[in-house]
Amino acid sequence: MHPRMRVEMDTELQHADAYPVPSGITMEYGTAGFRAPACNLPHVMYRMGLLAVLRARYTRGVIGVMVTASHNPEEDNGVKLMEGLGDMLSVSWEKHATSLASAQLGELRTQLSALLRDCPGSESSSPVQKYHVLIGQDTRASSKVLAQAVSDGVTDLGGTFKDFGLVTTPQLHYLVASHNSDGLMGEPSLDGYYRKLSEAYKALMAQAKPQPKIEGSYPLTMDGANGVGAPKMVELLSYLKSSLAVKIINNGESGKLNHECGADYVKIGRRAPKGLQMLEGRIYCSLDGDADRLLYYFVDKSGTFHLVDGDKISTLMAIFIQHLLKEAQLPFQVSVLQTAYANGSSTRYLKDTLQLQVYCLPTGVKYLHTKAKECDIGVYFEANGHGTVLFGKRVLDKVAEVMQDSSKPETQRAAATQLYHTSQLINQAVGDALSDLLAVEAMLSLLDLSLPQLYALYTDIPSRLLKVKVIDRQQITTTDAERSVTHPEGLQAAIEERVHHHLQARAFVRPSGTEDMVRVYAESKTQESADCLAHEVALLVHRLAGGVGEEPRATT
Ligand SMILES: CC(=O)N[C@H]1[C@@H](OP(=O)(O)O)O[C@H](CO)[C@@H](O)[C@@H]1O
Ligand SMILES: [Mg+2]
Repeated sequence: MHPRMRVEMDTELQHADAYPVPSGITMEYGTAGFRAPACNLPHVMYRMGLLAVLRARYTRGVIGVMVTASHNPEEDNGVKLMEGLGDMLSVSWEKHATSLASAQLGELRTQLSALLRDCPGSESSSPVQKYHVLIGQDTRASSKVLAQAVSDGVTDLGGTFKDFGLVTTPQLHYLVASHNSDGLMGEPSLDGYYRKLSEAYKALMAQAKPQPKIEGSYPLTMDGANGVGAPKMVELLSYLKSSLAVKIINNGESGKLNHECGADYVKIGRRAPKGLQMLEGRIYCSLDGDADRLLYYFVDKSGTFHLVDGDKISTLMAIFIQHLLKEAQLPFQVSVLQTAYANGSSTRYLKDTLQLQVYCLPTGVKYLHTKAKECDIGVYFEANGHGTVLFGKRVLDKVAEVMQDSSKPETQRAAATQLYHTSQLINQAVGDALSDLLAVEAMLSLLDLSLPQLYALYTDIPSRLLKVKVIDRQQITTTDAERSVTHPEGLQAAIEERVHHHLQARAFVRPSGTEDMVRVYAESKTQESADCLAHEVALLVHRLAGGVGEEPRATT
């Protein structure tokens, strides 16, 4: 056995001294791991390197460590861990991540020993384990040094790692999944990722009607948020050759990451990235800084901006799959998983018009992904554009059976074949903007549906999202998938009383898992009424839940 394979009280942590905990800094492993100003993170990264080795030994598989702060400003950074078939770090280990992240130098060994005691098996590796940890990073200036801190942590516990350098977050999820499934999910390399996606896309598009080409122009323009998604899209396009043309803007060559561009900017402001002159008849989309969110948009004749958000993308995917299941005569259920932020119109359309099973879950992909795994086919998207479609094994087995059954009619087999390619195209590990982009393009073509037609399937109820700063946001607790407040007392009744004053309205509040804020969401019949309700609820939060500073002002 390697001399440092065992972690005991006397394990030498060679690099620990280089990563002291800055005074006054404590952090919690939240909805998307740790996020903070980059200068406050080296010690967290080193400790997550240590934790990843223990988790890798415990699970007998590789763990992914992604250095990114997604759509946050360039000055921030963050880290999230992934495992198994690309899933987020198990919720049961989040508490270990939180306590280790703040462990002072003197406490580190004690904490590691306690973890070993509580999680037997984490002290030694599986004999076949090639790597314990796969590391990836986004394009932030701070990412390189922080990724180095992760690898210092890994080697200090005698672990091995492979650093993939610049990758999108979903690419690292894919790499973890493919390593841990012995290649069943695809070849464990970026080349394997691009081949899998491009082959599935080309196979699907082989059945689509050829689109009219506009000479010298691109039907699709992609805003890369000046992040890692832009260079990775260039790589993907080289595999797709002439089967997809995309013009990439905000590719990171000059602009600042997520600054006045990217999916978050577009979603919150319901406007185009700065500097983009939109033309009628063209299609646009935006990624976020680590390329796990995707939104589409266009302008109509009058120049009005229209957003096709995560709710509408999930509607498209559900329609497409429901249609193929019918053609293939496969009696499986499509379920759509949403959070409370999904627009009420989308929920109604999915339930009443498409007759689909719809679930509402707490915010955070980990909840949606876990539920989706229980479904035959689980389509999940957050309104902000993060999502994917999971196909259950039972479904895939049946799809394969129909595809190969020459006694079945050609249309039935063709539909099963398309379902198979769709399952290969859509990232099964996590929401992936690049994979979702190809899926949206293929589905629109195959359904012969334009983006404005998708947009017009239902009309969004006007909504407003606000933030309120309070002394301690954890004092606010919620139930019913975060749609109802249980504490502080009186807040829920006061919100309901306000909601009754507005037509077709709903509102809820919850503490953010990624920012020190309470989020307020309201929907109502008119934009004016939604804005007014959101403001009224924000005032209630400020008054009843310990608001900091001045009372929130009306937004209009
Ligand atoms: C309203 C909203 O968009 N919330 C986002 C945001 O979470 P909060 O817990 O609301 O801060 O960041 C999460 C991670 O990216 C994402 O999963 C979630 O959808
Ligand atoms: Mg992201």
